[in-house]
Amino acid sequence: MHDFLLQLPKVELHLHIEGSLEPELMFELAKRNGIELPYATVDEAKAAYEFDDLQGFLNLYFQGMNVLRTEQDFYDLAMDYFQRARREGVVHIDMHFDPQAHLQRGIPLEVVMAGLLRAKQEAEATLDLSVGMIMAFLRDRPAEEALGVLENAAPYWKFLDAIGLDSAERDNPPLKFQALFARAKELGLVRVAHAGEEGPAEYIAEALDLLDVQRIDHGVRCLESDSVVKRLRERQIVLTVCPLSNVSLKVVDNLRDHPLPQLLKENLKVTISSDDPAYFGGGLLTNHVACAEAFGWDMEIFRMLNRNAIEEAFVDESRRQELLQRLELA
Ligand code: HPA
Ligand SMILES: [Zn+2]
Repeated sequence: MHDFLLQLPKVELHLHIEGSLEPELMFELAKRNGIELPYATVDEAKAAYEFDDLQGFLNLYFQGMNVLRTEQDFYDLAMDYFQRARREGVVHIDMHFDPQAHLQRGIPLEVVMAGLLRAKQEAEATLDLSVGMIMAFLRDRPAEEALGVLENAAPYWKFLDAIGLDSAERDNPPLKFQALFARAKELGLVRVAHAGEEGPAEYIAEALDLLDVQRIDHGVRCLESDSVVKRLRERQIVLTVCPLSNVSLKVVDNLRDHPLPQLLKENLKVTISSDDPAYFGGGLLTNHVACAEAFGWDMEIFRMLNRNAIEEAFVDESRRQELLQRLELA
């Protein structure tokens, strides 16, 4: 099964590029930029990656990205993940990035965009890897700030596939960002949002009703509401489920208790992603292997999950057809 999963052309719809920062690269960038880290060694950093909940993770996630200062740092961050993912048989990644987390530290949007776009262009030209760009907004920051960032990003609108909504979910309902998402829609941008990870099923309904999203990131708590499940099924809204993330952040106690099999039974449009692979124990292949072990899924299920992801990925139609064909031959 491992060999099948390795060569299967896999598509990742939910990946925070800042969450792909491996401790090894963190140390390298800290040295390059003269920054002191709170860890003495790579092993010490890895040992600190034990989380009680989403907020516990976010604290280390924002701390870790402090080493990202220059255009080259953002390029190196993305290229490091793209190369690793490609070696694991990933053929497309829709990448979230968090401009506010960098602006707050005095890193201009131009620096972030130049580095990430250069890595995307190089990956697409040399790695047989396509990359989508999702500008994500931090839901625990003010809505007015997010609107300002979106307006200031005007030179980059043409490079964006979508906007997203991430960070601390509880008490930051989709409603807070209705104006931001309306503006993104006016600009012709697709919308996606994290919902139903730590927040309740109602946040999923709100994201659909008030933000007009095309995808729900996570969405696992939809099972707490029959009516939300019914809506997701009827519209075949894609869920970007992140199994090892949910275990790390204690959304579930262990993978065997994960609602993934139930989500499939409900005929929802499920996909698998890694979320923050440097913090949650591995990338897309590791998530696939873990699911094979926990749920005993066969090859057809993994083909279906990646067919779902290809159908929803931010790619042009010729790339989509190519990926669908490669999937069926795998
Ligand atoms: O798993 C996540 N959830 C919410 N926000 C995030 N930002 C990075 N990773 C995550
Ligand atoms: Zn996420």
